Amino acid sequence: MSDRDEEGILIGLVSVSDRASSGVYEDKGIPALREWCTAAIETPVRFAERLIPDDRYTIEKTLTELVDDEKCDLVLTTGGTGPSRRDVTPEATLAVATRELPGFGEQMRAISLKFVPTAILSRQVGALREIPDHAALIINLPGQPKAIAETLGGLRDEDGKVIVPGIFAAVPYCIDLIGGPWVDTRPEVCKAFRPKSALKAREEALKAAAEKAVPDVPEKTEAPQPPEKAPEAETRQTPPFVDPAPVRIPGNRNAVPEPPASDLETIVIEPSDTRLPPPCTVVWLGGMGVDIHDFSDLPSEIEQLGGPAARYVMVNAPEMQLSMDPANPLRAWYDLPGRNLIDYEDEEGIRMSARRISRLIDSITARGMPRQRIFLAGFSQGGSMALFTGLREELSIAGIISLSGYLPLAGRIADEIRPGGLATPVFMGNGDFDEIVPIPVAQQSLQAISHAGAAVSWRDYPTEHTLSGEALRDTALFMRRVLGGKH
Ligand SMILES: Nc1ncnc2c1ncn2[C@@H]1O[C@H](COP(=O)(O)OP(=O)(O)OP(=O)(O)O)[C@@H](O)[C@H]1O
Ligand SMILES: Nc1nc2c(c(=O)[nH]1)N[C@H]1C(S)=C(S)[C@@H](COP(=O)(O)O)O[C@H]1N2
Repeated sequence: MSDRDEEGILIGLVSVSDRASSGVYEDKGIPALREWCTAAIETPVRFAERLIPDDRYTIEKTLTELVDDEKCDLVLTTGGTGPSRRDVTPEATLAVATRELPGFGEQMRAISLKFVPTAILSRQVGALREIPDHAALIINLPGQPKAIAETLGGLRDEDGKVIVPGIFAAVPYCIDLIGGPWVDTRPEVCKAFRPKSALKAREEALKAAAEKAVPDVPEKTEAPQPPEKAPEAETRQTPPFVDPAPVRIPGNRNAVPEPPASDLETIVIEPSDTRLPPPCTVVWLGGMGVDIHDFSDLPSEIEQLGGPAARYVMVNAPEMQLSMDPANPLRAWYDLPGRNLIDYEDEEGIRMSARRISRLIDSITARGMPRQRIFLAGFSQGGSMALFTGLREELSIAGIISLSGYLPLAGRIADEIRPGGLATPVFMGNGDFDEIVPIPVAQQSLQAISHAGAAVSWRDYPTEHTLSGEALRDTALFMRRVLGGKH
């Protein structure tokens, strides 16, 4: 038995209810979750509990904290899965998830339909959140306190025979597979199912551990012992995010000059392990007035936060004269001639920069990286150019990422979006207190992009105009999600 097995499973219990969290009524969600789990789980179990309102940002933050900081193995939410406007638990769950497990939602609706016809109104999901050193299963349950036992435990007839198995029957094996502790259940409450091979491997692991713990009484004269056997592989499988190669070469992050490929100034930062070709390339566009050399730590930060081991082509904006201070040329993708970002826009400058960036993507493709594995990303004006350029590409790329950016010439996108833009997933992350790209401007961009038909996901953070750790973490997860969790 490993230390993790001895500590037992850590379960996050989250009750999402406007009224219970504001004291209008007493919360029955967490007590019902705790009671059911305590009755059902035989192995050690610990809980981390949160009562929060139906607010998407709070739900996402709570889920990431429970998984990333508290290291919960399983998070059960209750409430906020229905069709009311305030019901956003599934959206928040998917926003922080790396992969969905659709079977959980399907089975819960099937079970609930045996109890109430309104079961189909619940949009509940099951999903994994995987970070480099940990993973958790997150499951949404409906808000009705009685629905908790119904969906987790299923339906039995009068003799106690299971008619429809509850979803918890599949949870212990799922926890095994994502690297969590071994969980045994009490069959009278919920009979967990594991394939025979998993049970056998567990039995052998326990036997080996017991033999190691109680060694045979040593003989006085002993033949030389064979070298001690490495502990049996436990039934718990590989941890999440297996890197393409088993050993990493640290510190191999020297910026090397990009061979001339376009007229833009670039530096290339290779992933820390250079033995395998990188699975994708991120074209990272610098912002206004910054030198991309100052951001050379960014790729490793994103990789450490769970991003793929990508090659980064960091691109400096060209130097230009700006209306605001013509005497001092500055790095910028376009001029800002108006009183604010959008009342008067430098259309010519924006379009010229987009052409240069598009040519750079072509040159990367020409050197062997498929477009489906190229991300176009950037911060501030760089993010804005990523949106403007990526949405106008004829052929799709892996994804577009704009942090603290907005869409220039937003009114034109519906007419100018190209098939590639329509097929490319977009992520926008903006600060609520950003004074340079105010949140209403970013939200108008979001609306314009989504009305134009592109698939855009959005997050806002309680920050100013800055590259926050949370935004980088979401960037890492977006890339993983888009690549399909393969890297
Ligand atoms: N945490 C809770 N504690 C007690 N009862 C709850 C809780 N959550 C929901 N309920 C009950 O289940 C019903 C349906 O749940 P639902 O999640 O749709 O709540 P709601 O109408 O969105 O309101 P709220 O989010 O304020 O709980 C509620 O009207 C309430 O009677
Ligand atoms: N087992 C079970 N599932 C259920 C219910 C229930 O009472 N029991 N209520 C349904 C109803 S009425 C709604 S609106 C949805 C969404 O509930 P939520 O918004 O409280 O999450 O869950 C459905 N699923």
